[in-house]
Amino acid sequence: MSVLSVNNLSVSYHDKQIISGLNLQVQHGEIVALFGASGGGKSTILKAIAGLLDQVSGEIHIGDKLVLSNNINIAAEHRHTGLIFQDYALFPHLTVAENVAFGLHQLSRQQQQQKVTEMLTLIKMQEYAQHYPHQLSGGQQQRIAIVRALACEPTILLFDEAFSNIDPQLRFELITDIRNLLKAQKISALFVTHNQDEAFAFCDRIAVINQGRIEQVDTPEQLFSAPKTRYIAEFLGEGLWLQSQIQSNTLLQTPFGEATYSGSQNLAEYVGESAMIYLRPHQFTLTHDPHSQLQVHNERFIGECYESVFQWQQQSIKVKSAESFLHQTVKVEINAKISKVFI
Ligand SMILES: Nc1ncnc2c1ncn2[C@@H]1O[C@H](COP(=O)(O)OP(=O)(O)OP(=O)(O)O)[C@@H](O)[C@H]1O
Repeated sequence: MSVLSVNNLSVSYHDKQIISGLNLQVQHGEIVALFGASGGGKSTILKAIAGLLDQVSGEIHIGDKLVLSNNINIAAEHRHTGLIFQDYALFPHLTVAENVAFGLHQLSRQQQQQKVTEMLTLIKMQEYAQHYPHQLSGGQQQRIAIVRALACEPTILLFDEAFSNIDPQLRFELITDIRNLLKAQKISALFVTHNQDEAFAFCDRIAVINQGRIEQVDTPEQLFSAPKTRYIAEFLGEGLWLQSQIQSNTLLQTPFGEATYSGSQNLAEYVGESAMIYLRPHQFTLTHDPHSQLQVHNERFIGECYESVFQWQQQSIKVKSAESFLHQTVKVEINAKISKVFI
């Protein structure tokens, strides 16, 4: 069941169209990212869903409620979304407990207290109830902002770059905790980010936004191994385009030997044709070969491995390996199954 359904959404600023004809679904309990380069329109889509923009058309359902159509435009405060921004947005003059209780005026005082305790227990911060925001770390403040939004029982949480102000060392701990919390409570979320690691760590599916359009919506694994477009392949990390020849439905001939194809496209009808493949540094294997013309001329140790660089046909090729190959001549092989070819 969809908790969020966006159909044919268009958004303009001062009559300049930024988003046109966008469709997106978020299922019950699902966490979806709007991920893409700066200026692509991610925040605009989120704000349109939240009801914060004027020049918007299309249809939006949140839960079973139609909040936007030709003749309906429900105000932001009646859309049952919980918004979480980068800057925590806690009220500085209110305690943690008062912040969490802020949207709960319809409840009795006792019910409010119960709800606050329940929310702070979820994030193991009961002992901070009487603290003020300035007495908390950035990560703690963001946890409070998230349970403050959750306390109002929104149909969906909308996160706008919500983790980018958190110290990187603590960020992934926070992301894991919040993901576990949302999964345990079966809460749906839409998460705007330009950070690939955050999108991959937090989300079930990722919508890649490029210039106001969705290029692909898929699981992180599918996006990474079978990007639909060259833009996505390159956007998800550096690599090398190699021209190869289709030998059979499962075999490609590349400049670095044979490679197995395991994607979903039937290549049988393209045998003999050439296709481009995109390989990332960890998908090559180097071995020392005294007879090879290829020599590693540059190398750096990056912690979990070495990054070795050699020249091939006027291109610098980067390979990640467990051992050092600096100044050695090397044989290069492809160690990965290819899931996507661009014909
Ligand atoms: N209030 C506004 N008035 C006019 N143009 C705007 C406004 N807000 C955003 N834009 C423009 O709309 C486009 C999309 O912006 P948006 O902030 O949605 O992108 P984004 O993908 O979220 O980028 P970022 O990651 O940098 O936040 C950009 O070209 C931006 O300059």
